[in-house]
Amino acid sequence: MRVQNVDFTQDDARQRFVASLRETGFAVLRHHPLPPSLLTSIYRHWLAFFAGGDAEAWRYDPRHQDGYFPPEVSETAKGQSVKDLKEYYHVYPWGRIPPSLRDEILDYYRRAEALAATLLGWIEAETPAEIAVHYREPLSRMIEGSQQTLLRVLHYPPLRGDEVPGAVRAAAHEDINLITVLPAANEPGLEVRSREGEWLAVPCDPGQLVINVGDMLEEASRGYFPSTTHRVVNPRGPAREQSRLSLPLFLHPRPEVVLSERHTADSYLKERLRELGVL
Ligand SMILES: O=C(O)CCC(=O)C(=O)O
Ligand SMILES: [Fe+2]
Repeated sequence: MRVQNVDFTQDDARQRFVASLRETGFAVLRHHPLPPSLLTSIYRHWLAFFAGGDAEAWRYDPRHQDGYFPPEVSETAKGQSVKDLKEYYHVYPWGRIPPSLRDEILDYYRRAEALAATLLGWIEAETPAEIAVHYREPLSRMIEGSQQTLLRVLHYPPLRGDEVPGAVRAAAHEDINLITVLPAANEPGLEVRSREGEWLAVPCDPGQLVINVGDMLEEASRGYFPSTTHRVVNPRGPAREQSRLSLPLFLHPRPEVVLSERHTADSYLKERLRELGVL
C-alpha cells in the first residue's frame, strides 16, 4: 500500500487521486488551489490565539459544538481510555469566532469547501457504475448548503513529560465524515495504518494537502472506499518542545442526506459522537 502524491494540475490527476483513495483511503495533492501564504498566516495567528490565554473566553457551547475545546475535554478516540493530547477550536460559519481571526479563517473554509466539492465530483466520476447506483444523490451535492461541515483548528501543545501514560497527540481513529481535507501540518506525526497493520508516516511537505476517506463515504460506497485508521504520534527529541498545528476540514452532508439503508447523515453522526463521549 502506498499513499499516492498527485499533481492536481496533471491530466490524469482525477484517476490517480481516486485510485489512491480506493487503495489506501488517503491521497496527497500538490499544486492544489489553496494558497500556501493563507495557511502560513492562519497557523501564525491561531498559534498566538492558543498561546494567548484568551481561548477560555471562547469555550465551546455543548449544544452547538462551536468554539474552544480545552485539553481536559478533548476527545477520547473510540476504544481508547485516555484523552488525546490536544486542544482545538471548532469553526463553523454560523458559530462564534474571535473577530480578529474571523475573515481569514472563513476565507479558508470557503476555499477548502469548494475544493472538496470538486474532489467529491472526481470521486463520483471514478466510482464504478455498480457502486455509484447506491449513491442516493451526487456526492458533491450531499454537502451543498450543509451547516455541518466542520473546520477544526487543532493545537497539540509541547510535551511536558508529565502526560498520562499511554496518551498520544491523536490516538488511532477513523474520521466520521465523507472526506477530510487536511493541509500539511507545521510538524510531522501523521501516520496511517496499512491493510497489513503497519503504521506508515504520511509524507506531506509544506504546501501539500492530505485528503482522506471518512466513515460516511465508506458507508455510502458500501465499503468500496475504505475509511482508514490514522493517528498522530508524539514527537521524540527536540521536537517534543514544539507545538503542532493542523487544520482538518471535515466535510459533512446535510443531516437528511441518506447514506445507506441503515443511516442518514444525522443518525450516523449522532451514533459516532456518542461513542466519542462528546455528545
Ligand atoms: O493533526 C492531524 O494531522 C490529523 C488530525 C486528525 O486526524 C483528526 O483530527 O481527525
Ligand atoms: Fe482524523
